[in-house]
Amino acid sequence: MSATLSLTRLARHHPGEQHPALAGIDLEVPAGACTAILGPSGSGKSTALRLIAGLDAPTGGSVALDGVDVTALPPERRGVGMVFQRPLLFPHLSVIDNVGFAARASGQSRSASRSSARRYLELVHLEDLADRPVGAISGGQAQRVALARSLANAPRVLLLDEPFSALDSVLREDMYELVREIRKELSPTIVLVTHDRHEAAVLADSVAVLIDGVLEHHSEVSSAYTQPSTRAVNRLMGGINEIHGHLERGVHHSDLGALHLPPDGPVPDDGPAVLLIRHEMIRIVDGSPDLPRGVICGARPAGLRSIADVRIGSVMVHVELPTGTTAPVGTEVGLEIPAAACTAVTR
Ligand SMILES: Nc1ncnc2c1ncn2[C@@H]1O[C@H](COP(=O)(O)OP(=O)(O)OP(=O)(O)O)[C@@H](O)[C@H]1O
Repeated sequence: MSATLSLTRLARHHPGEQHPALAGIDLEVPAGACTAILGPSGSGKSTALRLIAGLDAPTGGSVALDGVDVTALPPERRGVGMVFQRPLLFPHLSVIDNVGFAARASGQSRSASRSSARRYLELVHLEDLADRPVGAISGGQAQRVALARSLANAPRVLLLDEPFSALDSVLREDMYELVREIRKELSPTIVLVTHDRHEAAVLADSVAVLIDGVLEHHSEVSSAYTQPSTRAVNRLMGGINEIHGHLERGVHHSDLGALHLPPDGPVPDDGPAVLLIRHEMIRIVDGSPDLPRGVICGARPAGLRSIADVRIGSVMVHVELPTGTTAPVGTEVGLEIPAAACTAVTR
């Protein structure tokens, strides 16, 4: 049974350190939902997971499951499971006995623990390897065993600490599919720590961004792309357009002209503000004198597509071009910039 996870002003300040590893964060993950914690190295992601799991004690704040404070409970009494970057399996046990380990340790017979473990091995599509020693399986399979072992404890919250980062990209996509199946089948509440916005986008319902121990952003995935709270969040979400200017009553003024912010989005106070524009949502067009006009001064490949650099006055706008289109340097073009591609931030 999954639980709603609530972190309230959760903090960890290591003795002797100038800055806290986690500076008092508030975060709620509804029962059955998946939140990805994204952030640069050292931003406090693993610290947050360790505090939720009870592997480390906070210096402030609390962790609650379904409204019940579990901050003082030891890890084994929280109903929280954790999967790490490395599978950390018991090397002397077979695949199925790794998965059934907790049941066996709690006093179940070998056959009872194996029969419940088999269900979880089926869930991760490893039933055929049940009797193999774990030394004779691949890294991807070992990570599936670690996932099955964690699920076999019926966690109310499942914590995934960069569990796929050591796998190659094909295996990683397989694991994403597996996590989607597990969510459909068991609906655990999941907190996934990752460096990878693609991973966050394909697996999670919401994205929480930690920068230097501070939760700078939490929203559903699509708004993390289009309405990041700060420039640092924008960059982590792959945003490449930052236009300095001035905000006046929801309209941003710069060499790009006057651009309206979306009426349903956040609007900072009037004053200096940086306009963030998603490059994938800008269209290069020929006509319309009303649109901002500029000159293409460079282009670079980005997979199937390419990114064109368009200079308008003192401003450079980066635009993702549709597959198969080119942007000859020196061409004068207009830019169609939908309000939904824009947000303004003050830091
Ligand atoms: N035991 C400790 N004593 C002192 N400082 C610590 C300790 N553990 C972590 N830190 C510091 O806390 C900060 C956050 O570390 P944490 O491991 O949570 O970051 P992270 O975002 O998970 O990083 P990465 O992505 O590299 O794993 C870092 O500055 C780290 O050096």
